[in-house]
Amino acid sequence: MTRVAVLGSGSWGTAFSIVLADAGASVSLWARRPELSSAIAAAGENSAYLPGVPVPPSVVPTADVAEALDGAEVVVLAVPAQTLRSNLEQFAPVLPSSAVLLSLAKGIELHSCKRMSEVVAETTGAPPERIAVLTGPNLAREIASRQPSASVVACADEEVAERLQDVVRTPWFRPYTNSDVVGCELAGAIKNVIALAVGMAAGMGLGDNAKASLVTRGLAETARLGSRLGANPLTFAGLAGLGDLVATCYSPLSRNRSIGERLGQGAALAEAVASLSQTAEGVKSAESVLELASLHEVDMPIAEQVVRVVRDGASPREAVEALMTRSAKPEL
Ligand SMILES: NC(=O)c1ccc[n+]([C@@H]2O[C@H](COP(=O)([O-])OP(=O)(O)OC[C@H]3O[C@@H](n4cnc5c(N)ncnc54)[C@H](O)[C@@H]3O)[C@@H](O)[C@H]2O)c1
Ligand SMILES: O=P(O)(O)OC[C@H](O)CO
Repeated sequence: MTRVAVLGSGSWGTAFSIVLADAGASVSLWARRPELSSAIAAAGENSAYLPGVPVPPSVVPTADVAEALDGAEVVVLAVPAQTLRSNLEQFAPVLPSSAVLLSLAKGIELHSCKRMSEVVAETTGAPPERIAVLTGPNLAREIASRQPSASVVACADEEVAERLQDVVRTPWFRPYTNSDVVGCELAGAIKNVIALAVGMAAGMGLGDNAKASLVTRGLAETARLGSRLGANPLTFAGLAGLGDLVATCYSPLSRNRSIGERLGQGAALAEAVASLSQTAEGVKSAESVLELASLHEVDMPIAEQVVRVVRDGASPREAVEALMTRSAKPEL
């Protein structure tokens, strides 16, 4: 039985601990706040993030990170992208030296513009064969309800990816392997930015043509940056790319899409973010994505307009106008 520590007891950390338990792993689930781990232990559910979803008794909640990590062969990182670095710096003294570190976060670090696997490598010194990423169309609430879903486990070392595939596979959660860590991480982070744009379009009452145009051109700009950074272009047509983009842009369960929708209806950013009280990575990653694109001289007009709205206070209507009046271009 594989011993797995899940660090982060939000929606995805909790839902993923259910996947792991169903797959037969022994799971400890760490929460930063002791009151949250006590509440999960007492109620047998995480009512703050996934009310009504039983957490199996084989998942052991704890607020003691050393206890969570004791003997862990796989460490799942389910904290927000912008706190991962400080979390890992805090965990470092008790991280098992041979454990595989599996990142679930879909974001790009602000200012450094680093992907999560780069943050993991920098803070822990782990080599690429000990760092992996799980991504794909995986809305936590659906996964926690054991609705069928496919996913991707990416690692530079294919044998490690295959081992993780076995550790997380259930009859309702189907992971594929991929060795393109760069492409998988970029796809996961950028789809949140595009979902903000699609949400804005929905909130403004724009039609399906507008939304489909944003999804398609959003994928084009994601692939353009990915190719420049050495990703496999085919990754963007797969689960990490198109799959997650569609799930996030069209699901009312997506936090990024929901925030975009509120912005499109005229809410201020602070109001839209406060109404959610959960992580919506695209709000901060939009800026990092745009900075990364600009460092590599890649044109990302949708990300640029999302930044104009969430950082600079432009209205969604001004953003649409700016996109529609750009100079004419070939599609490919
Ligand atoms: N929820 C989903 O459907 C889903 C699916 C796939 C990937 N993800 C990704 O997983 C990551 C985690 O998201 P989530 O959905 O679980 O978010 P969430 O908002 O539901 O939970 C985040 C958790 O992190 C904790 N947290 C906040 N600040 C922290 C800090 N400084 N140190 C440690 N913990 C802190 C919160 O208390 C909470 O328990 C994100 O990158 C997200 O994009 C989410
Ligand atoms: O709720 P969101 O917008 O963070 O999206 C959740 C997942 O990433 C969907 O795969």
